[in-house]
Amino acid sequence: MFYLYCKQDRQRVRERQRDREPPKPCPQYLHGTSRSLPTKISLSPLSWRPSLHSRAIFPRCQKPRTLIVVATILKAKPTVLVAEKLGDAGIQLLKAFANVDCSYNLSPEELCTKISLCDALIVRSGTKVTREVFESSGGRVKVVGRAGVGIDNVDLPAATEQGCLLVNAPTANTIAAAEHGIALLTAMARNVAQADASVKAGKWQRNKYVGVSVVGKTLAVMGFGKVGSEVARRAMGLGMHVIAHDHYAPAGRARAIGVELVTFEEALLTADFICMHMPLTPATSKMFNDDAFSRMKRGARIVNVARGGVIDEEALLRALDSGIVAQAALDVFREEPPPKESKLVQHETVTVTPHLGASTTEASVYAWPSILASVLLLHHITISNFKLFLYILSIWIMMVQSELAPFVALTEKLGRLAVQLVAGGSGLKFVKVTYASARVNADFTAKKRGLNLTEERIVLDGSPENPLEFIQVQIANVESKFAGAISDSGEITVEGGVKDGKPHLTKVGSFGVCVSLEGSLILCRQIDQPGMIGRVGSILGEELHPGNKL
Ligand SMILES: O=C(O)[C@H](O)COP(=O)(O)O
Repeated sequence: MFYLYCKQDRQRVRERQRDREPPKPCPQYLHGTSRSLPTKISLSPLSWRPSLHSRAIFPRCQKPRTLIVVATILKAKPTVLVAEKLGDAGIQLLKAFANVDCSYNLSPEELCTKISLCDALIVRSGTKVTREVFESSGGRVKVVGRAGVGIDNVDLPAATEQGCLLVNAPTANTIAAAEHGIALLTAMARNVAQADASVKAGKWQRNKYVGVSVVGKTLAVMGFGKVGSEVARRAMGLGMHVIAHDHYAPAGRARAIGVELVTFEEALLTADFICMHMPLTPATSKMFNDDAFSRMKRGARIVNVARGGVIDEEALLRALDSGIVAQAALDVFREEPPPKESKLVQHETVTVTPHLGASTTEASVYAWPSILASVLLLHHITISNFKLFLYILSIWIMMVQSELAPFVALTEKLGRLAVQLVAGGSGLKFVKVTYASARVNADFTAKKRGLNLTEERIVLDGSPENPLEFIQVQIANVESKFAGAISDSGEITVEGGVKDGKPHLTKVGSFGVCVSLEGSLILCRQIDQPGMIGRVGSILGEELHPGNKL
């Protein structure tokens, strides 16, 4: 049996809105068979928005631009634990598909107990989904739906080990977070929160709360992804000069918005205002530390609506006390909620909010399609003829971004080539992958196979057009059946890049080459003498078409 919501629902949706009926799937679609599914329907990230059906429930959300279809083969209803408060309308919709247990503010122990009875878990950023949680589920929980962007509160390796998918809602909060960033920036510049508290305390201190203007000031956007770009657009509307720092941001997108991509150093040196919009990863953890503050333009102002962990909070306190940083506006903290006696929170020049970046009525609506999708995944969706783009972050991470697609192919081909160069029986123990950017989490699979995998990132300055300049794969402590593949440092080395959107091999051992990695590839070494290439071509031609002399 499947549920199908599509354009034809429009009339029923209107009727239901008018009659205020509770939302429910249209009966005429309840008993279809997979054969009655239309064949020419595609799902794209753009259409992955509130459907016409959900519009009935969320009448104020934007008009869907594209027909949206959700189809699934249904088995028994799964049990879904919703561990943090989300919009009621979405919960009602979820109840059409699942037994829903809304239990908020669970202690870690309570969560571990409940999880063993659930097939899916839905959380925001406040619930720590730890290894213990996954282990307590005994393999039952198959999907964790993160109703938001950040996934740093979920133990991704533990999820992967337990065969559990992690699905987030990467675009749901974009506008909400960007608007909150701008709200904090302007409120900070004009001492809104401090002045408000002062008036409410019966004071009238007009001289004390003289602010600074933002027009003509330089704003450095740290992390130029979806939220960073939206902040940049809005700040430009306020008359600010906007620069951005992000190793992975496509230069073309920045140019199109009118933003200059700069180095970290340049951002620190020149910015009057700095706002954070990067995820918390090992690379960004405490990116703003004593060293970074010491290189900052004196009197800079900082806004953080990303994650508390990107700033070393003790270092920020020192920078505020010494006047290097004039003001800070913080929506996020290393520990949430922060301790009551936190000197940072209580600091006169600091404006704080309790992680409200995504907290708008609209954002909670936009998160639901992804969450519902995560529950539908429990039913092993069978959608032939449908392209399903979901943000599935574990098992094999596939960020569906066309600019990265050739690099995924390149990585696979380089890996295959390197392994084929190993002489039989010499075993594979040490592999090193070098790249200038990384979005693929391969280490878990490598560990399972007993491989010692080292990754090296080479961070490039400037704004490369390519998201990655090159990827290099090295296999150490093995012999090769192709002596030329051994580099000067003694490892089998292959290197490649993407040219004109296609994966290319650029190095084998210490030989520079330029070979497209499409189709089959034969590596052979030859003595440089006339007629060799023709001879090899004839042998191959003879093998392909026996009897036909080329
Ligand atoms: O990562 C996010 O999406 C934001 O930080 C919001 O988190 P929240 O869902 O806990 O509000």
